[in-house]
Amino acid sequence: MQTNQTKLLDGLISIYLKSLILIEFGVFGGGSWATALVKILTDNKLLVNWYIKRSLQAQAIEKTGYNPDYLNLVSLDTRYIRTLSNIQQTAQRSKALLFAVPSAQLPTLLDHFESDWITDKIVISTIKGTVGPYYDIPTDVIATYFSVDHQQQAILAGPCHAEEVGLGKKTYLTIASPNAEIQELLSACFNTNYMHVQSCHDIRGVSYAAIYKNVVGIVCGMAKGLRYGDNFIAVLVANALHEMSNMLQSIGSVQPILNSSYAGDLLVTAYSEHSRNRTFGELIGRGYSVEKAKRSMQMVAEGYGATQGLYQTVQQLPADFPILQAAYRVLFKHMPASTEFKLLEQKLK
Ligand SMILES: NC(=O)C1=CN([C@@H]2O[C@H](COP(=O)(O)OP(=O)(O)OC[C@H]3O[C@@H](n4cnc5c(N)ncnc54)[C@H](OP(=O)(O)O)[C@@H]3O)[C@@H](O)[C@H]2O)C=CC1
Ligand SMILES: O=C(CO)COP(=O)(O)O
Repeated sequence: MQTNQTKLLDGLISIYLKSLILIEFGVFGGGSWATALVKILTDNKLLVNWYIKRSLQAQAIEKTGYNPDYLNLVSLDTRYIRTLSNIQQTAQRSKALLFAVPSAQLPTLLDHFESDWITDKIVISTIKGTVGPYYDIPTDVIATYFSVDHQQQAILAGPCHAEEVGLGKKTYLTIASPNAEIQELLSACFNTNYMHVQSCHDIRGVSYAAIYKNVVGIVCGMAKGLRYGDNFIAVLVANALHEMSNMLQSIGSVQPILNSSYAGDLLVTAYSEHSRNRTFGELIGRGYSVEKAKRSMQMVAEGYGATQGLYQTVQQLPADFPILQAAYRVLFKHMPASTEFKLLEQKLK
């Protein structure tokens, strides 16, 4: 005899399976994170319409099953991939639209969309940066462009270096959305033996945490470049967690941050050799100019723009943000990193 609870569970599972069979993803962006996400979806036998702006790159993926320009050792199952160079077709063929471009390029991409291509879709942002002259979070920008509120949206976050995900190394992905149905559906789509998916409602808090952690990655890189040791970097990270907590509280997020969605992503960016933000910061710490450091990076370091965005955002807040302020002065006010770190030393606890 089935209890009401098991009947409900069976019902939910069957809704899941039905939606899984029908859902096609439209992925926008052909970089390292898009490639890793396409791998997850296609490992789960989900169809991906993949918009890649350079046709030669798209053709190479279709032909070889490898992205020649990003994560080029990761094998992709082309039976489930349709590469497209047309944004409209990609959007219209897909139920869920996933944005995986750098934050600076999001407006250019969105300019090519019509609102009615997006009204009945699930919109997912994987972008960990602020957008545009008002330093908005990506989901707010998408909401403004298309009059879709957060109920129709989700973000993907958590400690997820594409290089490791692409190799099938285990991690924990956070799906944040105020919409419980979207949470459940996306959890099923992204869950694999190497990807443990968890969900929460705090789309705004997780967004800000994911953006702020990139600034911390840069500052930890600077510390390394300046030859500070592991002890000092641990002090820096402990203070950064405090700063993150203050920032989230002031934007109304009251979730505990000591889990993978918030602190976990900060820690991996602070310590991982894969982190582009940390690499960028290390170059600055070693004496590179901002321009030279940017030129020497092949992939995006979102924390650079985010430093300016978050710096402006916290101006109105009562708390002090010494780590963010130090990053801002080095990256945007030409303060030598060594001088700024000497000042920062006085402020850390
Ligand atoms: N890499 C990672 O481990 C993770 C990254 N993220 C976030 O994902 C976002 C993307 O990062 P990532 O993939 O690493 O970046 P990459 O630098 O690896 O790649 C960026 C991609 O976006 C493409 N692109 C740029 N402009 C446009 C446009 N207007 N239309 C379509 N495509 C465009 C680029 O094309 P082209 O090559 O032609 O320039 C490139 O394929 C960032 O916000 C990042 O913080 C989140 C979690 C993990
Ligand atoms: O967001 C990321 C890991 O979760 C990627 O960080 P980087 O952009 O610094 O490589």
